[in-house]
Amino acid sequence: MKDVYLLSGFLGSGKTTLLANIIAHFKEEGLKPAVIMNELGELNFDSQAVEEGVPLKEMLNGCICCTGSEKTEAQIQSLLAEQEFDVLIIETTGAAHPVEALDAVYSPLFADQLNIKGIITVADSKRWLMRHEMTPQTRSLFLEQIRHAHLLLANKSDLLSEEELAKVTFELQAINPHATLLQTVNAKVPLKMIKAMQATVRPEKIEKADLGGHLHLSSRLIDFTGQEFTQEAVEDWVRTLPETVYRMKGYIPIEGNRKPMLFQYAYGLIQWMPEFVKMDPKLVIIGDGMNQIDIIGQK
Ligand SMILES: Nc1nc2c(ncn2[C@@H]2O[C@H](COP(=O)(O)OP(=O)(O)OP(=O)(O)O)[C@@H](O)[C@H]2O)c(=O)[nH]1
Repeated sequence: MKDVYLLSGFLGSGKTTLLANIIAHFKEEGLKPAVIMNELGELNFDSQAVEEGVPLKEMLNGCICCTGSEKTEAQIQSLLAEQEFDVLIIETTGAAHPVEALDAVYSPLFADQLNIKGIITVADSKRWLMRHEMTPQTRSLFLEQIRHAHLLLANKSDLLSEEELAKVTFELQAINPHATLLQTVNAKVPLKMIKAMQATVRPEKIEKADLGGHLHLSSRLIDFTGQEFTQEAVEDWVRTLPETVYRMKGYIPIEGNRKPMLFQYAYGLIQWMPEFVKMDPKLVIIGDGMNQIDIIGQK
């Protein structure tokens, strides 16, 4: 299993600085990182932050959540096929919505090979204090990036007074009480904290999870091997799910079909497509509190 980290945060908040730090940390540990970078422009200036010898895929002129997850899937697949690496770090553009970015990396195609550790959001503390000057759309994206972080950095803390810093910390933690929050300068984070992240709920973890806790953006991988359903039964099950299930995608074995069908769910809408290749019957579910939902065909 290769660990995957997503870096989120506004333009200029310190994501690239964080990326360079994380790469250095992993290398010190003898681990080989690979990087996927998203840039909105034609040219990626930030790629200079990635040292030579680190496998790098750049997604120019596109953003992980807008160009569609197929592109990201293709990049991850080619990295897996062509490169040796232990950890994958994905830097999203400042304009990426964290849930959509996460969605792009969760693919049933390589769910067995990747362990999604979660989202690190770098928040510019100074800009947080000035958020009232932002447009409502920008401010709402800023909030979403904070809300869905697993590890949250109140960066550029050197630019604030003690009092301002206390205010920022209090406000950020109130928006996302689940994330580990850290005040940082130049996005310096101990590797221990990065490694402690865990966004993917694995079956062995589910049994141990205490009910009521862990209400946080996570994913769950379901294996339907040896099972079969009708489309109606699956849709009935979907209707029982809480609104905190944001996204599902994968391949579900359907009675009368020789190959599992492609199943997509987003914001209340279900889509089925016949699949002509025999895919593994696996489904990825993304949402809050994923260890607490009932799965069709499972007790
Ligand atoms: N004062 C101060 N400056 C910082 C800190 N962290 C990063 N910076 C500076 O802020 C600027 C932006 O940092 P980057 O790491 O490039 O930010 P980014 O989020 O990757 O920016 P984009 O590539 O535009 O998305 C750089 O000039 C950094 O040196 C910090 O903690 N304090």
